[in-house]
Amino acid sequence: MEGNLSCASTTSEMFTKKVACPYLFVCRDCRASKFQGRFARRNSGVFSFDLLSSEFCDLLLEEVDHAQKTAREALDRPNGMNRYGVVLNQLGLEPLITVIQQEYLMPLMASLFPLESQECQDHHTFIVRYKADEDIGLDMHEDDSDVTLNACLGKDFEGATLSFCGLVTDDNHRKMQYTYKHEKGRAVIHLGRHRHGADNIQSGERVNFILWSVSETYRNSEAYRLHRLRSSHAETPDPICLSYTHDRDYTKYLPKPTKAEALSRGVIMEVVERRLDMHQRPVLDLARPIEEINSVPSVCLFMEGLPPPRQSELFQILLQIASEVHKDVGCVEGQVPPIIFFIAVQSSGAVPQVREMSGAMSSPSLVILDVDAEKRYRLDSKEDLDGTAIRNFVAAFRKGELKAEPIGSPTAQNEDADPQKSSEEVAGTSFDTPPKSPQARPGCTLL
Ligand SMILES: O=C(O)CCC(=O)C(=O)O
Ligand SMILES: [Fe+2]
Repeated sequence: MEGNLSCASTTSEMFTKKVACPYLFVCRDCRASKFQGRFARRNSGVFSFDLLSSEFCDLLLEEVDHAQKTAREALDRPNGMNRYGVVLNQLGLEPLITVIQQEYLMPLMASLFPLESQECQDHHTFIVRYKADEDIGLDMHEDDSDVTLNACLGKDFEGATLSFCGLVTDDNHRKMQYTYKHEKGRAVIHLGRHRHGADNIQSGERVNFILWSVSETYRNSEAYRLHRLRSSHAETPDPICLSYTHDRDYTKYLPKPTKAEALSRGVIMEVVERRLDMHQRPVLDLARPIEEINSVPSVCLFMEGLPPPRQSELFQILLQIASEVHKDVGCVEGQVPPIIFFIAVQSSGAVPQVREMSGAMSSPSLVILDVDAEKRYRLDSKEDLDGTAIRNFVAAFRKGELKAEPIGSPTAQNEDADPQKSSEEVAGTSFDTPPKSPQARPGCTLL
């Protein structure tokens, strides 16, 4: 790769001795103690500071422009949302970025976000770009990182501010906190689970360097599990904090954007289309559930391994019931109904995990899972599973007549036949054996 960032391949030692790249950082030592007074400490956990020298910004811009001109086809898009920009590892910059992360940012992250940056080793680093006729902004979202560093490289632009709402785990996560104005060389650092979005660019072009840090130690902790639970008791949202990709009630507050508008703000259309599609398809595939399975009571009909004619019969029954229920609850186009229906026909994708959470021990098996309330409702599997049984079970749930179990609670020993077998004659059983003693993990999320 041509370009001037030849120090990308330098070793960490050389780099930190500033032999090859003596002028990259304004912030040469990011330890928070040395930082006092140079931080703008924003509300609730978002900090900004001068990080990159103007020369570094220009060099990196040059490198990225060069790569985009010469190798555009070979470059991946930076993430599921931004369409323009590049993944910097693909330009051979991983060693440089690892040094930035480990030598410069780690001390800072450790003092600002000690839990989320423990032994932080991994990063995903990319460039994002906004300008007219490309991406003009970014829908509200959380990052797939534990800590995010976002530094502006330029160029000249108006607008394109970054708005922060709350942490997804907080009730106020759809309440506006403040708007950050990007400046060349200045970085903002925040938790990945902090809801944020880029406001539309008015003119010019903005290019930013984004480093997502991931800590395996944190991800394996109980704290991480709790941090993945979105608050569902949110206060009335501020419109700017709404996400067309993620909020199923978006159209209650704001008009539905056109497809072009949505795309230009990085909306993940696949997620939205699957949600909108529910009007045509009231029963969804549990192998690829929509993310609302974590927040909306979900009727799950497990029928892995059953002969296809029996699967088809049960599917038709569930389809009929789902259509009736959705009609009854006044399902509004563009919004997810207050109860969702899924079928599992094969043990693939999310099915094994949902089966484990559901405590479903046989096939067929019917469970209503309320992940948000950490509860599940199981149909006594000794009953024959037919239309009447399913309809009565769903009706009883809606009337609040069913007995709940906590998600993850052990299933009764005497309840079912051998969990390795289906309760019906199964030709060519293909589903995985459900675990014999499911882990107690109330409230775990699926996506
Ligand atoms: O444009 C920005 O400043 C933020 C970009 C962002 O949030 C992201 O790419 O995840
Ligand atoms: Fe982001």
